[in-house]
Amino acid sequence: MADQDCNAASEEAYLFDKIRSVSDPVSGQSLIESKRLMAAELKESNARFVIRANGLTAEQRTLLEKQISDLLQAEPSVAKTYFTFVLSKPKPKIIAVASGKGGVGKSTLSAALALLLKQKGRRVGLVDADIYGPSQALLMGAKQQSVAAVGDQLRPVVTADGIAMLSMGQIADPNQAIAWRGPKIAGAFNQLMAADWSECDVLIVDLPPGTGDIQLSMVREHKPDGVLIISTPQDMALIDAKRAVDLFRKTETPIIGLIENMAGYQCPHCGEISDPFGAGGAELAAADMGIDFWGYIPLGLNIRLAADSGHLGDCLKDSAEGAAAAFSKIAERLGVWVDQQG
Ligand SMILES: Nc1ncnc2c1ncn2[C@@H]1O[C@H](COP(=O)(O)OP(=O)(O)OP(=O)(O)O)[C@@H](O)[C@H]1O
Repeated sequence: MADQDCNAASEEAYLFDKIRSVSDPVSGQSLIESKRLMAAELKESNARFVIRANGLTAEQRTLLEKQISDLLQAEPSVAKTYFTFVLSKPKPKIIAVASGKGGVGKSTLSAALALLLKQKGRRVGLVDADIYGPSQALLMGAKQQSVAAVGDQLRPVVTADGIAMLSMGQIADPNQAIAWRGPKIAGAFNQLMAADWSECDVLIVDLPPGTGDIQLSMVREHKPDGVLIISTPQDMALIDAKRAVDLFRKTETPIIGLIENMAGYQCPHCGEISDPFGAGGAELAAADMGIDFWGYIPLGLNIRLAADSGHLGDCLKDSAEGAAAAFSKIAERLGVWVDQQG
């Protein structure tokens, strides 16, 4: 740290210490614990405080100014005290969608949840964190929408369904392989996450399969509020799903639940239901691991066709039965879960 930075840090620590006894009028915690006090500096005997104004009434602001000024009055190094109140941008609830294995329906589930939550009136963002194999631009019918930036910060694209989204599929040339090593991949992911998502209440993050660099960046740097795990019922997929659960448990990331996809297929000719990937495996695995089971999604030809043509939203509106109804039930439950997080 340069000398100048050292001085600024110690001045800030000095000021923080002097006003330690002042409580946040909203939470009752100290201003530092509640992160109400954002910054402080002492220059030429002028103390300046930057305070987060969210949730404060005009009277509470005045009271805070008075409490802090009174405490600093006796300090010989402080002649005047100044305050700046700023409104910090709200942060959406971050829901990661993960699986161990690829091809089990993680991107379809992420897109369906984004669309259904939006249809229920929420402000939804969607990050396609599958940097090597992005599919959300296709799923959301947003392949032609290019991404703009303000300075270094990317601006989410708003799809025809009203979802704010970012995907490498809108940034990289679709005919060129993305052959990056771990740190560069994590950097690209972090840039997607660092876009301005403050207009969203919920941010769905479609993770790539596995337990690699992006999953680690996700849990360490972006701390999702919860993760939904999806698997097909067969052992091969469930073994990898258990690895994903283990990673999220070790990093203390809340696991919302496990979903079984591609559970049962109804023959369009004779109506007979068959189970090409087995049935019930994910429910048993969820019970075994002590996590909530969030339901079955059957195979639906309409889902596959709508997803491939970027019309998943329309297909989900007709949600009386089959896969669309199953997605709808999960989205409903997720809405309740989000509200319970406060
Ligand atoms: N319930 C379902 N019914 C019919 N088709 C489905 C269903 N779920 C997913 N699919 C189809 O299965 C294929 C794989 O799904 P998807 O791309 O969502 O998987 P993924 O886990 O995200 O794969 P990857 O990790 O490789 O990106 C897609 O063609 C999708 O349309």
